[in-house]
Amino acid sequence: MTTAVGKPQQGDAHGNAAVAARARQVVKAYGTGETRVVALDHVDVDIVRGEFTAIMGPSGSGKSTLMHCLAGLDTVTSGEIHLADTEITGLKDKRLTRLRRDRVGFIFQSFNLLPTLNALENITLPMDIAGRRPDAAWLRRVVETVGLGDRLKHRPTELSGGQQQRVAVARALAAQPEIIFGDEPTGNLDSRSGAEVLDFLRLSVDELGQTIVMVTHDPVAASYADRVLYLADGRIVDEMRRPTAERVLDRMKAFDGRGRTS
Ligand SMILES: Nc1ncnc2c1ncn2[C@@H]1O[C@H](COP(=O)(O)OP(=O)(O)OP(=O)(O)O)[C@@H](O)[C@H]1O
Repeated sequence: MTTAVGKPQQGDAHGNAAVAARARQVVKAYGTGETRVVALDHVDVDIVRGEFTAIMGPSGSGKSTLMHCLAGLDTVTSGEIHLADTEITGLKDKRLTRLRRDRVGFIFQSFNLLPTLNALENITLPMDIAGRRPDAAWLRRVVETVGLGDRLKHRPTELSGGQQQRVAVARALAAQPEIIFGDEPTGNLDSRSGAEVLDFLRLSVDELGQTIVMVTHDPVAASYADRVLYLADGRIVDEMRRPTAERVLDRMKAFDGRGRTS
């Protein structure tokens, strides 16, 4: 398949991997005094451009909080978050909203498609609202990659859960965001539909050069990633490259309930 759409640059002239998002000494605390909860405890992380990163860890370890802070959906208590070269910590609401709209894509557990629009209309909706014209070659490529063929004219209720979530991923991809965040994107799907979506996410990284960060509890879902980050008690305690479901499961078993090695 030929296309005019190239992969984004993987690094600079010195071979350093380009960083899509960066957290430095990020602390996120909720509440005060005795009810204070430290959800993120001095987290440092680089999300590499063109990679698929999974975030894992026990319930309450800070996965969603980290994702929300990296995506500019939540403020930090201290520390810095950068999206490429832009420091987003400290941006005023209006600029942050615009930055999220123009540079970040989201995929949620519940697909959030509009029932009255067909699949293709759902894919282009955010760009229509933003008054942006989708790059035609890119949109064609995304639509080819989503692999829904003649179902693009179907409404969400006429699609399976896996197909609906693929539409939601295509919608996130259409605007060519620098980074896509997914919060348990396969959490509501059976294993076959989940595999469809994960295959598509993997393909969008390999073929379209997309950067993806996904929170998941599922070792099989994590095995589609290039890199798995493990959180425990608000800290990154481990990471794994080229994961397999078996290795991820073994690593999870080696941790006790709070994520520490037993
Ligand atoms: N709005 C909030 N107010 C108070 N505490 C919060 C708030 N949001 C999260 N927390 C706390 O911060 C910690 C981290 O929560 P977070 O949702 O990030 O964990 P998680 O790893 O995503 O959990 P899960 O896997 O259960 O979704 C938890 O102790 C949680 O109770």
